[in-house]
Amino acid sequence: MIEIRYHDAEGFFMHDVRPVELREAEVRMIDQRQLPEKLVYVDAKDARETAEAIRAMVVRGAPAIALAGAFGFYLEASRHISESADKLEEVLVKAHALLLASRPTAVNLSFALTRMMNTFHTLALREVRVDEIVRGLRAEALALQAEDEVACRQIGEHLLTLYEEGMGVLTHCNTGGLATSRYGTALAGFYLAKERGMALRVYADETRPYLQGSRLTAWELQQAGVDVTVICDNMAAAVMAQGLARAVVVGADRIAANGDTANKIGTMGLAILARHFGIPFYVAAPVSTIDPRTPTGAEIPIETRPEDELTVIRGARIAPVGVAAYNPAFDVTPSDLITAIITEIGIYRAPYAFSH
Ligand SMILES: CSC[C@H]1O[C@H](OP(=O)(O)O)[C@H](O)[C@@H]1O
Repeated sequence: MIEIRYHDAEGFFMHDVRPVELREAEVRMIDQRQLPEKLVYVDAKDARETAEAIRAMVVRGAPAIALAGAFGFYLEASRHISESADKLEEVLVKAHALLLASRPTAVNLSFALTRMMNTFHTLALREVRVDEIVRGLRAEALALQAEDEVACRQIGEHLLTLYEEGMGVLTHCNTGGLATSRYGTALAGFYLAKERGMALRVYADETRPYLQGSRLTAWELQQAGVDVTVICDNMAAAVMAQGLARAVVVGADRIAANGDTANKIGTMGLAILARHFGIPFYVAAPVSTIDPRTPTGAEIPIETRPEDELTVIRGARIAPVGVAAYNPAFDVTPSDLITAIITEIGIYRAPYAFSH
C-alpha cells in the first residue's frame, strides 16, 4: 500500500466522495485511521494489499469493507488476465480466503465475495475468454457499489419516517459515508433530514476504543452542517435521562435470522439503556447485513482486536505496559431490545424471523 495524497480535512464533504473507490489498476481508500486531522488516501493493487487495508482498518464499516473486498478480488483477477481459466480459479480461491479472513464479523464481506466467486464460476462455465471473465468481475464489483448506494438512500428515506422535527437522536460508532459506498446507513437519515430542512440534533458516542464516533461521525456530520455533539460513551445514560436523545439509531455488522444484531462494542448497553428510558432503539442496515444462515447472535463470530488499540491512543499510552486488555470489537444486541430494523426494502419489527 502506498500513501498518495494529503490535504487538510477541513471543508471536505463525504457526499462527494467514496471511502473506497475502484480505479483502473488499484483500489483507492481514504485512510480512516488518520481522520479527522489528515485526509490521506492509500492505494492497494491486489488482494493481499486490500486484505491488509481491511485488517488494519484503513477502510472499515461493514458495507465499505465488503466493497473493498470485491474490488480486491477483481484486482487479483486482473493481474492474471493472461493466464488460463483454471489458473485464474486457483488464484481467486486463494484471494477469496485471504480477503474473507481479514475481518470475521461483518457478513457483508462474505456476501460480496460469494457474489464475486459465483460470477467467476458462471462466466467460466460459459467458457468465455479470461479477459471477458475479468471484465465481468469488474462489472459485478461496481454493481455491488451501485446497489449499496441505492440501499443507503432508501434506508435514509425509511429512517426519516421515524423522526420528528427538532428531536435528538443518539448514535454509536460510524455508520456514515465512510462506512458504506456513500451516504451511510444510520447516518443516511441525518443527511436526508438536512437536505430536506428538517432539524435534528445528533449525539455521537465517541465509541471507545477506536473512536469512530468522535473521529469519523462527528467529522462527517460537521462537514455536512448537521447539528452533532460528541459525548463520551459513559454519558449516554445521562443524555437519555435528560430527554436530550429521544431515539437511538445504530448500524450493524451482522443480523442473525432471529434479529439478534452484532454491532460495535457498546451497542448492547445502549439498547438496554433505551429500554430502561422507554425510547426506541433502531438498527439501520442493508439486507446484505442480514444473515439467515446464522440462527441467533450466539453463532456470530466476534472479532477481538489488538490490545494496544485500547491501551494506546495516537501514540499516547493510557494504561501500564504489560497490563491485560480485553478488546472485542463487537457485541450482540438481543432482538427483543430492538424496536425496528430499518432496511432499504422496509422497516421490520419484532418478532424477527429472517429466511433466505
Ligand atoms: C454501516 S455499518 C458500519 C458498522 O461497522 C462498524 O465497525 P468497524 O468500525 O469496526 O468496521 C460499526 O460496527 C458500524 O456499526
